[in-house]
Amino acid sequence: MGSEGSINLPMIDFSRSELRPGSSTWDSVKSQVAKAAEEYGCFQALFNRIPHEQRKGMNGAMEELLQLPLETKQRNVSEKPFHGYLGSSSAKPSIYEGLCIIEPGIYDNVESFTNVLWPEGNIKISKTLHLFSQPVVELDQTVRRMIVESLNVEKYLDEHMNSTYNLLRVAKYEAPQTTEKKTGLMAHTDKNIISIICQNEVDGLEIQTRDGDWIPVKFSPDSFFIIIGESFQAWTNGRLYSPYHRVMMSGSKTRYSATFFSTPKEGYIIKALEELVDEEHPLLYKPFDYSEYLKRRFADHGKIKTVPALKNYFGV
Ligand SMILES: O=C(O)CCC(=O)C(=O)O
Ligand SMILES: [Fe+2]
Repeated sequence: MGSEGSINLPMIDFSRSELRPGSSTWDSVKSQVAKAAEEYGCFQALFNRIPHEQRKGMNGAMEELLQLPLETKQRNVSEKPFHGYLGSSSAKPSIYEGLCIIEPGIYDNVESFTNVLWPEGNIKISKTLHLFSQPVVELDQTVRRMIVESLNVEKYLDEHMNSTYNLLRVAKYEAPQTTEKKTGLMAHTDKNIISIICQNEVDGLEIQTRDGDWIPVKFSPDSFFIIIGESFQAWTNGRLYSPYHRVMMSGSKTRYSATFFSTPKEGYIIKALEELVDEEHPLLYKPFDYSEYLKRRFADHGKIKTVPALKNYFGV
């Protein structure tokens, strides 16, 4: 293992106005995305489509949501694992808390979510969450399209895009008030397709490279951090890397983050593309039902220190 922080994670600029499929800018960004997704399974995206005022509004909304009383936040329930409220209970307080919103790009969904927390409604928060989500959902589609194109499997593009929905999780990591690093979120791989993370001004996210080094992510005011999930790794038969990551906190400032997860729909079977299975790339995972995987990982959650990744359940 090398020393921490000696490597820079890739940074890719998505801000150029001529970023349209087929343009030379598109092709150049696409090759950077493919390289980063294979080598590191993650990269920082510079994306200036969201004005700073709107970013600030989102940070304010996250604070307002997560500062609600615990009993109020716990009203955000879902029958799906990891889709409601996560974190503290009165018996076991946690420095991490998260609230999930299903399909935040659809205004009615955001409104149903805020109505659970504020029965009298909260139009300001609903609008802030909704407006912020739209360009991020587009960024998700751009990145996935670039990866599908770079692997020459465009014939599956529509099926791939239609097989997912978006989940937004806003999270709070309480400042530990010490200079020593404390675990805010333990090391894990994401189960979904891709995750897009942004935050207030407090860093804490760390990524593990293939060599085992932990690299802290330094966000800039215009950046989003993109992480490849296990389902995308499985669908592409291991062409992409799905990195372990964690959140480590120190100091006196509370961190707020918003993560957009593109997630396989209920009952969707993830099966490696036959074009990507050959002698050089033997099949890595058996076809699996994403919802089943989610349920099994949820059942094992908390029982074990390092969550077993996809390989432990469905590896060939
Ligand atoms: O808050 C972050 O920066 C990361 C969140 C994360 O990794 C997750 O929710 O899966
Ligand atoms: Fe994650």
